[in-house]
Amino acid sequence: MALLEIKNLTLFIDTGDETVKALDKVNLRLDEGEIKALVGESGSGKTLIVRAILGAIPDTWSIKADRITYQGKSMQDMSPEQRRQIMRREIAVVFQEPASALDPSVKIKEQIKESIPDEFIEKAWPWQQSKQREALAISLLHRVGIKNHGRYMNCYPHEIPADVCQKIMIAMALASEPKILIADDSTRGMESATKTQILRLLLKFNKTKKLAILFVSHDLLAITSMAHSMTVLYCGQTVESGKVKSLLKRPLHPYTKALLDSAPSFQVSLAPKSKLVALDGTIPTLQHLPIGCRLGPRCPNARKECVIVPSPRSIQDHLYSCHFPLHLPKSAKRKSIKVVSL
Ligand SMILES: Nc1ncnc2c1ncn2[C@@H]1O[C@H](COP(=O)(O)OP(=O)(O)OP(=O)(O)O)[C@@H](O)[C@H]1O
Repeated sequence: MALLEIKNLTLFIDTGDETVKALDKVNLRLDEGEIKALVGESGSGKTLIVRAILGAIPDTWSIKADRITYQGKSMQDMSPEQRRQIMRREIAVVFQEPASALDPSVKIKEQIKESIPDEFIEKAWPWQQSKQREALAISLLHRVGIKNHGRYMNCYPHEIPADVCQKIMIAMALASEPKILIADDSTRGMESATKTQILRLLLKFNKTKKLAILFVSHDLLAITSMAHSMTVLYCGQTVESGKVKSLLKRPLHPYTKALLDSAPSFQVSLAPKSKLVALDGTIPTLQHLPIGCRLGPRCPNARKECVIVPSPRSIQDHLYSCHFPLHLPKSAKRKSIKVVSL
């Protein structure tokens, strides 16, 4: 059973003038202890998926999905209180901007203490409980590699460097010992040494605590170094999903190939100063979406069939949504390919 599963998630946004389909039948699966990368260029809908999981949907948005489940239980059928409980204890999120996610008017010490669930505190007098919380807060900071806790505990968020704030956010996210950590572009804009440190930290928790991680990013290099599997999103549609190794070796969707070709680190035979390959055009706005496969107007392989949205297909556990996939093994071409229902 998947730990988290999304099947055919469609999200509509009412912009005032019209209703746009920002996510179109998106599929995502996260297994226990798995690190999954959710990649796609800016505006592809990664954060919208995270918001749909969290249930943080404004009134002007609406969602339709065959399934959004956590440990097999439908999150859509849960009461707001049940969903809040899961988000408080089982699924933690670290956002892009740590400084804005922390409360600017409250000292770090108080914010970390607050993030510790009451169940972790033994029954005692309030002052004793406060001491217990403080000890746990310090041990959380140590676990994320902040050894000199005394330097930061009494600070406000704006007095602390961004990378330390990010580690504090991770410490707070881990306080409830969640099963899933969603890192929404949490290393964006960081210099590479800091980024490596944060990624190592997450990897450590994945290995030692079997923490499943949904790592949202457009930094392919960082993500592929640590993720087991990857889901690629283009303009609100999932285009390909599978083990990182097989996607890197044999991308089936033209968009995944273009994404990899546009990153110098994946171009082994790239001559110095040679141009990187990129798709023509830019990602369309939600107000001007093409019908069918949304990559159509930019896709080098597009044909008339692409005006129909391709169904997800699979070769073993490698899923793709494309009428004219690349690199299909001969055996798969000969046999009819099994259309999976995710
Ligand atoms: N509150 C909103 N109202 C209207 N449109 C929105 C809103 N939030 C997001 N969108 C639109 O939904 C689309 C997907 O946005 P989203 O933030 O999920 O992209 P993303 O892949 O996370 O991008 P980035 O990597 O830059 O964070 C974009 O076209 C964006 O303009």
